[in-house]
Amino acid sequence: MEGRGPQVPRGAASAQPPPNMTESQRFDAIIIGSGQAGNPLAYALADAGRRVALIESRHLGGSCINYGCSPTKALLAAAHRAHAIRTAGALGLRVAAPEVDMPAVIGRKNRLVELHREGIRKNLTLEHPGIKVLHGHAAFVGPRTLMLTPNREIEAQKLTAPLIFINTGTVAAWPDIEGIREVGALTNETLLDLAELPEHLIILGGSYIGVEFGQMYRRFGARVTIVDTETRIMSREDEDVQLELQQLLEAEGIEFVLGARARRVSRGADGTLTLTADTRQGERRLRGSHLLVAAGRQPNTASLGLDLAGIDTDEHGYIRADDELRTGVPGVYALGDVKGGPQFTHISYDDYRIVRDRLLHGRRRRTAARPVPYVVFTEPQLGRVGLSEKDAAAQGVAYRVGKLPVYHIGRARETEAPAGFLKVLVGADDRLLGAAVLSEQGGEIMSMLQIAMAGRLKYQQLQNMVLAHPTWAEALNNVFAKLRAPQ
Ligand SMILES: Cc1cc2nc3c(=O)[nH]c(=O)nc-3n(C[C@H](O)[C@H](O)[C@H](O)COP(=O)(O)OP(=O)(O)OC[C@H]3O[C@@H](n4cnc5c(N)ncnc54)[C@H](O)[C@@H]3O)c2cc1C
Ligand SMILES: NC(=O)c1ccc[n+]([C@@H]2O[C@H](COP(=O)([O-])OP(=O)(O)OC[C@H]3O[C@@H](n4cnc5c(N)ncnc54)[C@H](O)[C@@H]3O)[C@@H](O)[C@H]2O)c1
Repeated sequence: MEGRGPQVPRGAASAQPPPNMTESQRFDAIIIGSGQAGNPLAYALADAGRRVALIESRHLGGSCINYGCSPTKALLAAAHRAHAIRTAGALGLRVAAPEVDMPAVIGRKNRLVELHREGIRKNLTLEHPGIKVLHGHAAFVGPRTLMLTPNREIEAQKLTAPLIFINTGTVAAWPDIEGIREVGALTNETLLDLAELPEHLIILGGSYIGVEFGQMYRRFGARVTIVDTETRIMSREDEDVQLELQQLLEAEGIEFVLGARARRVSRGADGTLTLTADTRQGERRLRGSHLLVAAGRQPNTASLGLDLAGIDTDEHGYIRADDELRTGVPGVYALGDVKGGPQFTHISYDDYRIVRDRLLHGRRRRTAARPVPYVVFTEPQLGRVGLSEKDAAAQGVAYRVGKLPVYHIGRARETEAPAGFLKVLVGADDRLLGAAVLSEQGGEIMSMLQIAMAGRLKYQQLQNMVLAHPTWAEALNNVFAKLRAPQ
């Protein structure tokens, strides 16, 4: 694989520009998509003296900033605070029930998104004169040539570069359900701008997006029903994690209709939506006011002209790239969600690091060797890293498992946050294989375990480490006392 992509020196352009192209349309590198890999890569290449074009068809910052991580976590913060106020009685406080002002909640979220977008705009344009930001849709017309159709009424133009980086991300996938396109169903993008509180939100899909939005809207005061074709939510997780999270959400009043195949959606004259689904108990008709489609993603590759460049995709349209992110076409790389695999901001960002190190620092690293931590930002959070029990069994890895209910942690009792459990998997060499932390601060606790894994600590070192009292971290002393063979 060595040398599949050119490592182009500063200012050099190996591809011959097509006839009739001016010098200004040639760049050292072109990045398609202002996502979590595209922006930092543009900064790094420009800092190294390269002439870079960054093409974005919508908002700078991509999904995470505009329709994903940041806006959802901003709204979740409001929802979780509303819940904390509602449940403050448990700590001996008498407070009035919170009134959720949806336009104000959405307005705060919008201001945060604007702030992020503006920061990226300034960084790309003012602070990096070597980057030319072009607003429009890019599509390949040859292996290293793109046609840019600008958003404004100016002529399309051809751009060429010896290095092209595809960071075009994904959008919500629409399941094949009769009527779904006609009833005004919402996606993560449109729900984020809804300035009214749904009376009853039906959510198709009980995974990351479904559970985060589900708990958010329940805590804002909507009735919420989550429908999934699988018989358990969060299908990648171990069964104990799935069931505990489902029970916690049910305790807040969220209804689940699982193992359900939705067939049809319609909207009545009074505006009520009806979702008809086949379940094990027979046909169910769910009536609601709003429908959110959170049933997976599809890559933004259909209109990229990949066939004209000879770039391969899999059967779902994701770009095939090797574990150094090279497509089959020399000089063309695919980064972030568009290449398939785990879809997280930190993974896309690490894709940037892999490409940067290879092209600018001559250092090679592969996607296969990296950890894939993630956090589901429900309350309690689910922090995950390394192997689950399911993974260990599938890979034939021997392990012991330790499980500690959160209510055993002093901090949890003091702060009235006793829900969930910590689960750790330990290998034959006494080192951590993975962890699932369903707990208040679950993401932070998981990250401590991830650092211990990276440092190759043995579990006894964590079990006997002096940790400050009373912190959530003290759970790391106690969970390993529970180690046993898996059942
Ligand atoms: C609701 C939601 C919540 C999420 N929450 C989290 C979270 O908490 N933590 C986490 O780690 N991940 C989260 N994710 C996932 C995360 O947003 C993505 O993994 C991350 O944004 C990586 O995206 P990317 O770099 O692949 O590209 P993106 O950020 O998707 O950017 C791609 C860009 O390319 C542009 N583009 C596409 N086609 C073209 C074209 N032909 N020409 C020009 N431009 C084009 C698009 O307009 C877009 O701006 C969430 C996702 C969603 C939907
Ligand atoms: N906190 C986070 O890190 C975070 C938050 C949100 C999203 N994300 C990322 O976004 C990506 C997309 O998330 P997602 O939850 O949309 O997708 P997903 O692929 O994780 O889950 C889709 C769910 O929809 C269900 N489904 C599919 N078709 C259905 C149908 N017709 N009817 C009912 N259910 C159906 C599936 O069984 C599955 O449970 C994830 O891969 C994740 O990495 C991350």
